Amino acid sequence: MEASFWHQKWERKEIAFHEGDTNALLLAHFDKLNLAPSSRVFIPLCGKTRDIAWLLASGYQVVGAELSELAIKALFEELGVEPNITLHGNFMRYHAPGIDIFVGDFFDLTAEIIGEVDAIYDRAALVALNDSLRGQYAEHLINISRAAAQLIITYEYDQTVIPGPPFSVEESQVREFYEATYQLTFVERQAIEGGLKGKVASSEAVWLLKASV
Ligand SMILES: C[S@@+](CC[C@H](N)C(=O)[O-])C[C@H]1O[C@@H](n2cnc3c(N)ncnc32)[C@H](O)[C@@H]1O
Repeated sequence: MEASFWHQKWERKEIAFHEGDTNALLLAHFDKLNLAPSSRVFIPLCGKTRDIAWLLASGYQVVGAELSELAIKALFEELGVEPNITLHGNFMRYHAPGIDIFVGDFFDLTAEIIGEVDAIYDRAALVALNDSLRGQYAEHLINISRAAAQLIITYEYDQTVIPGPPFSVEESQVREFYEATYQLTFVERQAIEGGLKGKVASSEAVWLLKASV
C-alpha cells in the first residue's frame, strides 16, 4: 500500500484494526520469547496499539515505527506521557523513558536508528503489506533487528473473498520469509468470531521465531 493510503486511514479515523484492549494472543504467548526483564521490544508498523502500554507496564522497553504522526500523537496522549520530539534523519523521534517511536517509513530504518532490540512483536504488520512488499519487509526486519526473535500474529482467510489489508498470510509464506533465518514454531490458530470484517471465515495464527542454532 502507498503511504497515502495509511495517512488517509488515520485522517479519516478508519482504524478498525486498532484494538481497544491489549491483544489477547500477546497476553497468552509473549512469555514464550523468554525475555529478560527490561528487554527492548521492537514493534514495526505500531499504530497506536494498546499493546505498547502493556509492554511498558510489564517493564519492557519499546521501540516502534509508524508512518502516521497522527497515530503517534494519539499513542502518547493515550499513554498519558509527554514525548520529547526530535528530528532524527528521515524520522521524527518521539521519546519518553522506556519508549522510542520513529515516525516515518519502516523501509528507511537502519539498525543504527532503532538500536539494539531483543525481540520483535508483529501484530498486523506483515499482514498490512501487499504481496510485493511483504518479502522486502521480512528481509529488512531481519537486517535491522539482527534477526531478533519474533512473536508474529497473522490472519488466514480466503483472499478471493475480500481484498486486504489485512492480507491473508499462510504458513507457506511465513516459512518462505523466515525459515532460512529462524527456527519456526507454530503456536496456535484461533478463529475470529463472526469472521474477518464480518465477511469471511478467518483465523489468527501465532508464530514464534527464534534464531536458528
Ligand atoms: C494494520 S495497522 C496495525 C497497527 C498496529 N500494529 C496494531 O496492531 O494496531 C498497520 C500500520 O502500519 C502503518 N504503516 C504502513 N506502512 C508503513 C511503513 N512503510 N512504515 C511505517 N508504518 C507503516 C500504518 O500507518 C498503520 O498504522
